[in-house]
Amino acid sequence: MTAKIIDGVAIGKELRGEIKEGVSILEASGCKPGLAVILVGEDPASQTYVKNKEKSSVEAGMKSELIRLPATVTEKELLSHVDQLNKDETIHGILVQLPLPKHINEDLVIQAIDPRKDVDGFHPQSVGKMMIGQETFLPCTPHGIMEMLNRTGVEIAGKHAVIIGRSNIVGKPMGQLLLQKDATVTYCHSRTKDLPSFTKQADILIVAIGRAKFVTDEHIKDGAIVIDVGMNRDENGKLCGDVDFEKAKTVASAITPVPGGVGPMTITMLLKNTLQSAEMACKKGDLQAE
Ligand SMILES: NC(=O)C1=CN([C@@H]2O[C@H](COP(=O)(O)OP(=O)(O)OC[C@H]3O[C@@H](n4cnc5c(N)ncnc54)[C@H](OP(=O)(O)O)[C@@H]3O)[C@@H](O)[C@H]2O)C=CC1
Ligand SMILES: Nc1nc(=O)c2c([nH]1)NC[C@@H]1CN(c3ccc(C(=O)N[C@@H](CCC(=O)O)C(=O)O)cc3)C=[N+]21
Ligand SMILES: [Mg+2]
Repeated sequence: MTAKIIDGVAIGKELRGEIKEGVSILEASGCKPGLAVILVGEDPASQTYVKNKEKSSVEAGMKSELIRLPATVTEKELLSHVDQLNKDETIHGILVQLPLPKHINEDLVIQAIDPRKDVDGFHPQSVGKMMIGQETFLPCTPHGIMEMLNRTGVEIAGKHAVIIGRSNIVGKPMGQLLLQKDATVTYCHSRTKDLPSFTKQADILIVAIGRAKFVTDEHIKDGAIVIDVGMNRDENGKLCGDVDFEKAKTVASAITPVPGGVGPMTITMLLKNTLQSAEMACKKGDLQAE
């Protein structure tokens, strides 16, 4: 078997068309959506993501603000930037690029973001609402993956979804969203014993580990759908996922490539959340004016 390639660039483009339309409608009513990104330090991978985000938000017609802070910034200074953005009416989405330097308490910074501007969906209020199925901003990577599965026509109800990875930003919320669509969900992680015995059962396998080409055909059931979240460099410095694509595509029925799979969808959902935030803020402004 040779797997069908799930094209995150194409699906993302389709969605971005819809987002761009939403932005221009909103702008016509005098409300331009604004996204602010705070980048602490000089990590080269972060620089690329942030550049991609900036480019995409400008392309969608949004205002984009980038705040670069040195790795030596104090927690207090960082919090004061967040506070300023919370108060800034031209900003509807705030993203603090993670991870932060060790001397800064990440939880504290995330909690400082106004939940109405939490377009990453990382604030405890957003996470709590997601868990109980209330409407809220959903974390962009899992949300983007759901959208990809949807637009590829993958049925989720009754399927066994196995997730490798349990981070707060990818693995954990991914399982929750799949559960809400009636999948049977299994989480695997670094303490899982006999990983292939679990992953071999997956109809849908989501891989979010952070190790280059870790998952091979030996982990995958014939005909499974494989979603590769990983962003790594291989031995030649080339961008690659957590899945060994060449091996996996011989057994999977569909697979996402890296680059060109999950990454572009993550950015697309960030724009979608920012548009939604602006729509809510501007509607509220109208009501107050009446
Ligand atoms: N494309 C995109 O949009 C995005 C890509 N990424 C990429 O996805 C990857 C994962 O990111 P993130 O979730 O933040 O990473 P984390 O490092 O926070 O989490 C990694 C998870 O993988 C588990 N793990 C590590 N080693 C193994 C192993 N040998 N076997 C099984 N499980 C293992 C860890 O287990 P334990 O909990 O026990 O430590 C942990 O739960 C990275 O490559 C990152 O760059 C991340 C966000 C967005
Ligand atoms: N607060 C916060 N929110 C995040 O959403 C967040 C974060 N911190 N920290 C880092 C991770 C990683 N992440 C990616 C986003 C886009 C691509 C992406 O666009 N990838 C493209 C191209 C990548 C390239 O060419 O370098 C692709 O896969 O095709 C990748 C990774 C968001 N993250
Ligand atoms: Mg820290």
